[in-house]
Amino acid sequence: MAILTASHLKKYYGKDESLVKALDDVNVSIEEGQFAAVIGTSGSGKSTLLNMLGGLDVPTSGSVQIEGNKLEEMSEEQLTVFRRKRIGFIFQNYNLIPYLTAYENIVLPVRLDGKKEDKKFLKEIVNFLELDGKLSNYPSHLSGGQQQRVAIARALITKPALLLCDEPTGNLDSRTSDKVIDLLKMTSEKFHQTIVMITHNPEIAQKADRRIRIEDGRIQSDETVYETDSRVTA
Ligand SMILES: Nc1ncnc2c1ncn2[C@@H]1O[C@H](COP(=O)(O)OP(=O)(O)OP(=O)(O)O)[C@@H](O)[C@H]1O
Repeated sequence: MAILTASHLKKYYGKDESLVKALDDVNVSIEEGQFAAVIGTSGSGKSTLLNMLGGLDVPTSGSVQIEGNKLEEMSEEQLTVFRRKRIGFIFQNYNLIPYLTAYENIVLPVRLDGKKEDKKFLKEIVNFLELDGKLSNYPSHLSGGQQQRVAIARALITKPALLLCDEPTGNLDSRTSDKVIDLLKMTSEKFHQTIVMITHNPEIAQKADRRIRIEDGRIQSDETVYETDSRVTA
């Protein structure tokens, strides 16, 4: 079942001779549980697409539907709440709040909703992401890989349906990148999340179930890797 559908998505910047068609009629559906990589050259429209899919920016025209909800029909306030509850964002620069500890950063989205975190779930995520013993550290006292794992924990704490990641390992060395991606893949499998991830890194794209290539604001190729079905049918 598709968890996310974008139909005839366009995003144009400027006009006349300075018109940039950052997205030019993109149609894409992402299946529940899929790990989709978005690849393409610099300036091809990857971040624009991710921002539209996550309701961080408004398309010039077209529609984005997540779990049956049309983003363009939501008010700004409804969209903010929807994003916080159903979508986890992970960015290249981690976007952690420097004056909050790792723990406070992780639980922030739950607290913003006026709720208390599920302690058992928090423990499970922290343990899984190997952040035990780091929770009282401020971001400046964590390594890049640890900061990104805090950002992943923050994205997971609300149990979102969808994780949108923009170059999540762009600032990490290759060994740490590998580990972060493997953890992200494992956590999303464990907690049944769908991932859409922008990456420049061909090795990371290889780990995805699907590779969507964007060029000049259009989907140029879209390749899904199906696992071999080893069941014996009678
Ligand atoms: N706010 C904006 N105003 C005008 N043009 C913009 C704006 N944001 C993006 N663009 C243009 O839209 C196009 C797509 O940009 P986008 O950031 O989506 O590319 P990208 O594939 O993510 O690139 P990169 O890999 O370098 O991050 C580019 O030509 C860019 O210059």
